[in-house]
Amino acid sequence: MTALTASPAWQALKAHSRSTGRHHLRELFAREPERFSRFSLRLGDLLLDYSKHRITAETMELLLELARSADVEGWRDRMFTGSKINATEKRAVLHVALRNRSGRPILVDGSDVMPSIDAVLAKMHLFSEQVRNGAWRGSTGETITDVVNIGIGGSDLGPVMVCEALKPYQRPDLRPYFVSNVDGAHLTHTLAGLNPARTLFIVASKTFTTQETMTNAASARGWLTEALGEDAVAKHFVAVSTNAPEVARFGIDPANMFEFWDWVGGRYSLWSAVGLPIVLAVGFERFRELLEGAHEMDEHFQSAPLNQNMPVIMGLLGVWYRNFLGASTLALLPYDQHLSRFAAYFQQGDMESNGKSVRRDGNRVDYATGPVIWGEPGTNGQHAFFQLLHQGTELIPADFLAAVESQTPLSDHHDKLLANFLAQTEALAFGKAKDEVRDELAKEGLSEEALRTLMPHKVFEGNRPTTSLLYRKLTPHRLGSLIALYEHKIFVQGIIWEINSYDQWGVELGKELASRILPELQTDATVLDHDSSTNGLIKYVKWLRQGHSL
Ligand SMILES: O=P(O)(O)OC[C@H]1O[C@](O)(CO)[C@@H](O)[C@@H]1O
Repeated sequence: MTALTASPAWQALKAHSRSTGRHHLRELFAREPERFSRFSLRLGDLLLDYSKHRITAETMELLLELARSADVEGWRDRMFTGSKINATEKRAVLHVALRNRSGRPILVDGSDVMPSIDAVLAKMHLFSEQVRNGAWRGSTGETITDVVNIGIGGSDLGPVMVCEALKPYQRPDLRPYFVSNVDGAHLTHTLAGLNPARTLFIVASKTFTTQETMTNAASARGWLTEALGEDAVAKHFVAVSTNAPEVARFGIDPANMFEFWDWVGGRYSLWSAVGLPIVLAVGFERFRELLEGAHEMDEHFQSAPLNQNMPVIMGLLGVWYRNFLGASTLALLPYDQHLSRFAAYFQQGDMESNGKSVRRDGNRVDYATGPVIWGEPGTNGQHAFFQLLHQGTELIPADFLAAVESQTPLSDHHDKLLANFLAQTEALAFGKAKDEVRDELAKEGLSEEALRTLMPHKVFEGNRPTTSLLYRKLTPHRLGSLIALYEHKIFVQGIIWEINSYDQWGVELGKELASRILPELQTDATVLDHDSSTNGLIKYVKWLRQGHSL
């Protein structure tokens, strides 16, 4: 046993899970009519309702004890003050500095990082104004109408998700596009309708060495220079990176580089210059509001007592299901078409952060860590995978998110959307008991035999836990606070699991092997130095390429 699983807090939760964890939500609500007020929190117009979880006051007390014994508050303070909590990479973890609106300095290695953050923000502001008001011209003197961000993972998913979320704030005459996949189809289809003279490329890569991004960037450069010549690059390419020498080697003027720093993790970087496509799409003021919303959540996370702290509560609920009730996934279900990429974004945010099996001390965990994150917007999910949520054999906790006011009102669409949101969380929690089903079927006049056969299929066990996040409107401010909420939830869980949420060594092996296999694919020589499956697959690729037919 590790010290964590042997700890009194862990053991107490284990014992508790055998009793309370098995109680039905119907029973819990019947026993405690005031559950909603007891188990909900507010921050401005953001409401977090966690009453539809398999918890009691005692469960929460035990979970809070686990957080205290893991020293979540101490680690949180170390993160906010620039300690190198990413020990395997010897780096501070300071995405919170990027949205620090408090005026307080934040020190890394004794120097305040705020002046450089403010300088890059000022540069982004100026540049975005120039592009948006037409002062920045392409090489032929035309204004920019299309911005193509080339990046992948953290250098793509955040801006994609936020640009989609803030679509109502975008201007129709400056359109953002995103190319991430090294599959040539992505770049080809994106560029198909674009005019090189009016297109601006942002090459976003923390390292500026990522194969997919550099390949797409080189092809995009070829597309541009073929149409406009080499000199056009200066007016049509900018870079976002921590790696100035590589940016210069690619041929982008360092004056057109927007810097960020190694203490910004890729999947936490949308607040940095990686957010440039967002700034271009919605304007700097909206981006500032996004930062302010995140800062509001940062302040809440730092100052609210643990039992009223949204990220702490959400993190603990995740630990409860993952480690004590056996859930292995978490569904993120925004009832908001604008949040259609929210689950995809936090797939990286959560799974790259907490998909670890080695503890900070180098020993293996003897407990489960990060869950599989997945999801789609409602109501679409209802007509796809909700059957399994309602009646499948897996326990799948789910987060429901919705705005009370639509950004794009259309007759009674939004009421219908909200009605579905409310209905689903109610149905998942309380289900439909045998007696109810029997009464309904009896009213239909079914024979006793037919009734017996059909009844089990129509019963909804319920007891499926959900969190509801409701807010007035999906403004940039509210979006910022929601993203920060999930970031800090991931942090809390990483601390409890004693893992480093800020490295990602697990992605390296595949990259190494891909660069070894690439030249093997590009020669005719027979490849024999892999396992028989990989050798066989490589051979088959070559065989089909040589024009053999089946
Ligand atoms: O911004 P970069 O350096 O191109 O990296 C892109 C992504 O690749 C990863 O390193 C994973 O392969 C992510 O952590 C990162 O967000």
